Amino acid sequence: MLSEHARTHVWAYLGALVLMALSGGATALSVALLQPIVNRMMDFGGTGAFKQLRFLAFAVAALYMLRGLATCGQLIIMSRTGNRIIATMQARLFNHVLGQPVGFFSDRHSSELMARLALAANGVRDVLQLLITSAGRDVVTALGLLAVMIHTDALMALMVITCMPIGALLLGRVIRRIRKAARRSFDGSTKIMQIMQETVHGIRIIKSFNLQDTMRARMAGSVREVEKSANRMAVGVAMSSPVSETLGGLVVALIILYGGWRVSVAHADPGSFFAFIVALISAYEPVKRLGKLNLDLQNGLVSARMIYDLLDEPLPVTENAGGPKLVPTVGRITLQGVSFGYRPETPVLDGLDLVAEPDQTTALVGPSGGGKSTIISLIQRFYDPQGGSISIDGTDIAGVDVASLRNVIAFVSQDVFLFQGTIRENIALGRVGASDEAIVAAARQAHAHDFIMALPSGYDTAVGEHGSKLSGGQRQRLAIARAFLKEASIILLDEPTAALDAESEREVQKALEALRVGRTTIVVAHRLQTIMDADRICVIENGRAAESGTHEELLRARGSYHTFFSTQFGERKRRIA
Ligand SMILES: Nc1ncnc2c1ncn2[C@@H]1O[C@H](COP(=O)(O)OP(=O)(O)OP(=O)(O)O)[C@@H](O)[C@H]1O
Repeated sequence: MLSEHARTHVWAYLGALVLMALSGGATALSVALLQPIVNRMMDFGGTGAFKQLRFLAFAVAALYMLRGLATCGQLIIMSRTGNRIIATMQARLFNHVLGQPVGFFSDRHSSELMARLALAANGVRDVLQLLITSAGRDVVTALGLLAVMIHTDALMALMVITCMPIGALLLGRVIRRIRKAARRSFDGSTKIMQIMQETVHGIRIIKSFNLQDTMRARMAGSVREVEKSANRMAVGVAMSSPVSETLGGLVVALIILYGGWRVSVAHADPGSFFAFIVALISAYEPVKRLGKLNLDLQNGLVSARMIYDLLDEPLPVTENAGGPKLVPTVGRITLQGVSFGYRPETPVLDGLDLVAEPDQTTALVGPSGGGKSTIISLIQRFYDPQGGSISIDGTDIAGVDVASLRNVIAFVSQDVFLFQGTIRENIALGRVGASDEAIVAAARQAHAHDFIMALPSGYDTAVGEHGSKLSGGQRQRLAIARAFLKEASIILLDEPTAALDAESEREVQKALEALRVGRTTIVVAHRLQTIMDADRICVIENGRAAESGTHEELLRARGSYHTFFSTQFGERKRRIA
């Protein structure tokens, strides 16, 4: 962290350090001036002494002004640099997360990533700020004041110095306690975000299953955990006060006894004693802060560690960015002996062979959990197969630039994802820089134009979070319009299982029929109509393509498809027959 940020902002930090040193030096000097000031006063030297005093008084005023200006400059530099660091860290973390493979996201809750992005970046700033401020302001001030003490009375200064390690030792124990509490507090905050997020997204389920009390109890538990951790941290920080105050008081008392004796009995000059005691009292705050530095650092360090944990996770090297580009000719997809499992001990696909011909629709059917959606993910290289190969027009997709592969594929997922924004913006995501005419044409092809025009603001209607203001069928058609706009030669379609009403389904089917023309389409099919419309059907069972052929061929064969079809659509099939 230091090497990265301190190096980038070296000039800003150096500037801040110089200003801090100036302010620390001004403090020490103004205290040192007390010695001649008090001695001039005690001299009773008439106008000559008063003239000197006047000069000294203005010198003190000038030093205070200098300290004020230096502090102002230093605060501005430190805040700006701190804000820069937060912005850089957030952008860097986001980039890193974006570059992670799809599996990374399955293993994490989104709120955990959000907490890291929102809270943890501050930790990096705080740690650096604390280190620099302590090194600059407090160390310089304390050293300057110590120099004043040594200059005025070396023996008394030695007495003060010997007390410091005792304080540091006593504070050490508190630190461990604070570190643990900071970690718990961070985890608790993440949990609070998670519960809030799930409540917003799952509000219908929560209400319909009367889960309000369950959610309330969950939130209360997490809120309580954060409160407890915050209290533990507060107690830790507070416990440092009696330790340092008592020790500080003892030192001041010792100095008063010894210094008082020196002035009153041994006739030492009172100015030195006065300057010493003010230097000691002024040094108290910076030294106390330095003693607590490790303690204050803990909270920031826990957060900073959260960011670096994530940033240190290596990015996959499988994206082949800058590698050879995929240039499909006809768009034939071939899967040869593909084996894959999300976890090595549970294989999902086991030597699967499959060919999706260009200008045809290949429907994947089979039992739930059989691996149909997994095939769609593998073709887009969301994951890499552990065995076998996937090629498009004879080119193995493992060797090509992933972006070029995804450029030729339009994916319409089972749960259509719409981004915050308008309908126009959502369709436009299909092709960056698409013209308005192209967007409207895509919407027409997707049978979405009419319903869009019937909305109050047409293409400028906001879709709501995740498209919550639109119906399922409308969302589907927007996703299809997006796919049209992409002009990809391969369509991968994960059909939603939830039945749309007959009217919506007809509209979606019409849109899909249009989309499929002249393209290679692989569809995870759940609807009877989609299956019957397909040119080829592939039954995915036990990690393999158990059977493939046309609907009639497969029914005649009376194999797995026949069984699957009879159990899934038996009732309707009889009706159709
Ligand atoms: N991200 C994941 N991590 C671990 N296992 C997963 C993951 N996604 C899917 N699986 C598992 O892989 C298997 C195949 O899942 P897949 O979604 O491909 O099935 P499917 O045939 O599409 O099912 P359905 O018809 O119900 O949509 C399932 O057993 C599932 O539990």
